[in-house]
Amino acid sequence: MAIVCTAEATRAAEQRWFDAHPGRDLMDVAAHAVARKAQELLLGGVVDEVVPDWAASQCVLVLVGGGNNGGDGLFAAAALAQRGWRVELAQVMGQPHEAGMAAALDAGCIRVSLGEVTRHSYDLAIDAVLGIGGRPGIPQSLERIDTWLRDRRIPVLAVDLPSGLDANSGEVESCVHAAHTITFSSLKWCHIAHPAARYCGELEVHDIGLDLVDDDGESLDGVDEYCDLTEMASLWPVPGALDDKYSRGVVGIDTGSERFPGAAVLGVLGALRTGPGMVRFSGPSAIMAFILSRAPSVVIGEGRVQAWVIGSGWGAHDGNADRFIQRASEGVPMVIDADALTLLPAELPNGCLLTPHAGELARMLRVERGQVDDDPRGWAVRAAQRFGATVLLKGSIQWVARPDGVVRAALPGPAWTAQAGSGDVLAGMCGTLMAAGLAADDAALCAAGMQAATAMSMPGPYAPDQIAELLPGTVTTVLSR
Ligand SMILES: NC(=O)C1=CN([C@@H]2O[C@H](COP(=O)(O)OP(=O)(O)OC[C@H]3O[C@@H](n4cnc5c(N)ncnc54)[C@H](O)[C@@H]3O)[C@@H](O)[C@H]2O)[C@@H](O)CC1
Repeated sequence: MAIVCTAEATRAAEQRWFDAHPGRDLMDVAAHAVARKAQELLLGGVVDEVVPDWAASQCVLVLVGGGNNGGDGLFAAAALAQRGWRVELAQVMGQPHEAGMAAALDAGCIRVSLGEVTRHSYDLAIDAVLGIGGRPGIPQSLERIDTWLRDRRIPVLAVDLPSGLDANSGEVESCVHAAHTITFSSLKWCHIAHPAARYCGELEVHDIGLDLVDDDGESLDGVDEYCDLTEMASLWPVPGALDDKYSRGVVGIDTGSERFPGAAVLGVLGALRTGPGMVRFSGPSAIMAFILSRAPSVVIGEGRVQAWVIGSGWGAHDGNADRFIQRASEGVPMVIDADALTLLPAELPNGCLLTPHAGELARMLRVERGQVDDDPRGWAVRAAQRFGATVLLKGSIQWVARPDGVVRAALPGPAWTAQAGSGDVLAGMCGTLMAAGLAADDAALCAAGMQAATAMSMPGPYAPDQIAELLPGTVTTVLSR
């Protein structure tokens, strides 16, 4: 279980800590973690209490901002100078944290102007300009230094997050390019959501002792769980020595129409590349030959399945409601996508998964699309409770909400997957995982996360069927981590 937090939740947790520990401070703990990480990077991975003499020949640049992030940087600078490193401080914006600057100067750090920075040479730069209090974007002066550091391949260690990122989203205006980021207590959205995540480099979370729960043990608002690669690997169904195609799971696909045969192909490809025992296609007979030409291992026609995928590419047809009811009557879990989402019968089989995007969810709930866009997590939870099924709300952050109120996020991916057909592939993937026995929420988290991880590994204009072709490679990589 991985945790991701908003800036507001972090501040609330910090306030709770201060209330419980009057007169004590957290900056010292954070700064020492930064200094220790810097030392590890400077000494090539070794963290030893005895710093070698040659460390004195290394120079660290600390870029300082006017808030507490700058304070972290200044106290870290002091700790590094005390241990023998030459440390230069460049104030990028605001007034320096007073006690932090005094400690750094006392320890022998040297102040340099922004103009001087590019005339010197450094082994490591620490970005302590903006943290969770930063508004998106950095001034041109910092952009210039960032470019200079990259040109000279001087690694940057960001404190909490690379300056310029918005802690709560994946959005990027301009920001520092970090090779490493050390953050405190838990990851923030910018560390995992794209494109911001690409600027964070290697991530380390340092526990500074904050509690992310309230007095009743409930998570603070803005603290969420997301399914990371480790959890995906532990959930992903791997066939055992005695498995056969039926025990691995047969996924039934009843999608597509003469008008939209491609949706059926994409669902079939998503299902096949996720590792089912068998994919059975029971959609319109007019498109069966087309399906077979793209996926010869698919079994055509009716028969037993452990999960159905329905709705993608159905289009508007009078027979859709009957088609839905026929599949629902079989009593196996269903992935209900696209055109089937507005035809939900009063009762669904246990363990179903609804896979709307924001527009579809708004139509299902008869609310404005903007309301869903403003609070996707909240509306996913409401929809799951209202329809009595798990909801995977597609979008930049993909929320998976269960009818019992539990909600988690899937590993986010780049926006390259925001294209027609991605949802069809995703529905097929979910179907295979549910046919293999995963609960609807775990299936949704694994499928959405694996599709995201695949797009992340090859960011570019890959069509949904190409992403589907790349899935097995991603699964192999994730499982062998
Ligand atoms: N909240 C916590 O739990 C802890 C926070 N700590 C540190 O404190 C940081 C947060 O400190 P602050 O709240 O002081 O926030 P920051 O240090 O991130 O920045 C706030 C200051 O920068 C200015 N500013 C923000 N965006 C700007 C922009 N784009 N251009 C110019 N000026 C801008 C603000 O007006 C404000 O003066 C964390 O990121 C972390 O490094 C740690 O010391 C330990 C614990």
